[in-house]
Amino acid sequence: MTSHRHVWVDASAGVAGDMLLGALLDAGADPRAVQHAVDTVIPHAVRLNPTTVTRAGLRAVHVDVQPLTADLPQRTWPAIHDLLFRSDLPERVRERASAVFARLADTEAHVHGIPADDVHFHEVGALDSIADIVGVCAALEELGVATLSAGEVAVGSGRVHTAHGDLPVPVPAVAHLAQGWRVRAGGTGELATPTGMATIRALADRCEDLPPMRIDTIGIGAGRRDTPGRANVVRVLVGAPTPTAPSDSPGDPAVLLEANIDDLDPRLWPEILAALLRDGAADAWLVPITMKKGRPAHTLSVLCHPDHTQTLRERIFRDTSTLGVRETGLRKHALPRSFIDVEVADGSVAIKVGHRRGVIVQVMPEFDQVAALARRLGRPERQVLAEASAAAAAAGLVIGAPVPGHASPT
Ligand SMILES: O=C([S-])c1cc(C(=O)S)c[n+]([C@@H]2O[C@H](COP(=O)(O)O)[C@@H](O)[C@H]2O)c1
Ligand code: NI
Repeated sequence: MTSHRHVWVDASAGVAGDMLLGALLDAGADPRAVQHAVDTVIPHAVRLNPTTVTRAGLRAVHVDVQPLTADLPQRTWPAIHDLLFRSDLPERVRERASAVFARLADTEAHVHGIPADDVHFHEVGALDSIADIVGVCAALEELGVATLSAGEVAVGSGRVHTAHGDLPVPVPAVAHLAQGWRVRAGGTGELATPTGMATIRALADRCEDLPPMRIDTIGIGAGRRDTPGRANVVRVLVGAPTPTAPSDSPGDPAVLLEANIDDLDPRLWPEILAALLRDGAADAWLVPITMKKGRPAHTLSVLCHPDHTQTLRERIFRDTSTLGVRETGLRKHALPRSFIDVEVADGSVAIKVGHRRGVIVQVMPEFDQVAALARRLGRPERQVLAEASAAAAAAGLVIGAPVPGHASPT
């Protein structure tokens, strides 16, 4: 299936992992495919049971996550990362699920004052949270969703009982995740959970009211509670973005962290770069330099969203030998992009299509998928890459062509 759709999430009555999963199944994601993706990460551990329910008189889908095992281990963030990366999930599902967990780990680390690698997921790391997060990411893939945005989030008010004891609402994790997003109380009780809020913050590009779009399908997901007079549901509107008139966007805020380092064992660099990316860096790289006193050294550069600055700064101080980190505030202009699958020699490869004002300006096969397919077929990567590029061109994915699936701005 082509994958160029946009989802707008209406969290104006709150958001939780199971609500989002219910909404995406209601919007048409195949429950068997979603169950299969979850089984890929935690085999024979849970069964997803979607049922139709009513909430304050509105029909919605609730997903009950039924444990099939009594083994409910607490897992650290690196352990969950390993589970995800050892599994056979499609690349984008793995990346998205990992981004949500990274966001949760970053938040828990901040709230509890510990390093992200030491975060133990208990309430938010039990099997049902892995099922919710992997399930949501698999359902997005099933629906061919390339981009997400979400509106103002109702977080709730009052107090709630948790594994940390009695907490104010929004709970600390949700309050931390909500920085930079539009929120309001919207009612009593815990309306937004850490998993729901982290999913929005990790996967949605921006906070916006309903954008101009052609709506293909709508899904409504329910939590457990049924509050009279206020439907405890999240809605997803799935469709195609409508190009708007060109504007001079100011770009998105970003931070560049840098350090010049001349005394680190070079064998440590690959894992440091990988850990920085796991912790939420948009990119992390090394440039060879010659420092004062003629010493060969490296500049470590880490580009990130401002929300991740603190975690990444901590990581740099902890894992490298630097005595200082420079920080520069930037603005980043990223082209909107879609992923469109093309058939190539006994497999398929996602083509990343960068576009501007509804017109394709960049077409590139996802190289990890090319490499995986080449390995599976025992063929040279350059042949599979050439075939993927040819298949993309044959599918009309060429520079200057309109982006498939974009509604015209009439
Ligand atoms: O598991 C942890 S560490 C946890 C942290 C916090 C903080 O705000 S800190 C809150 N909670 C509560 O757990 C339940 C389940 O949350 P999900 O995101 O898994 O649905 C919820 O009441 C949270 O407020 C857990
Ligand atoms: Ni916590």
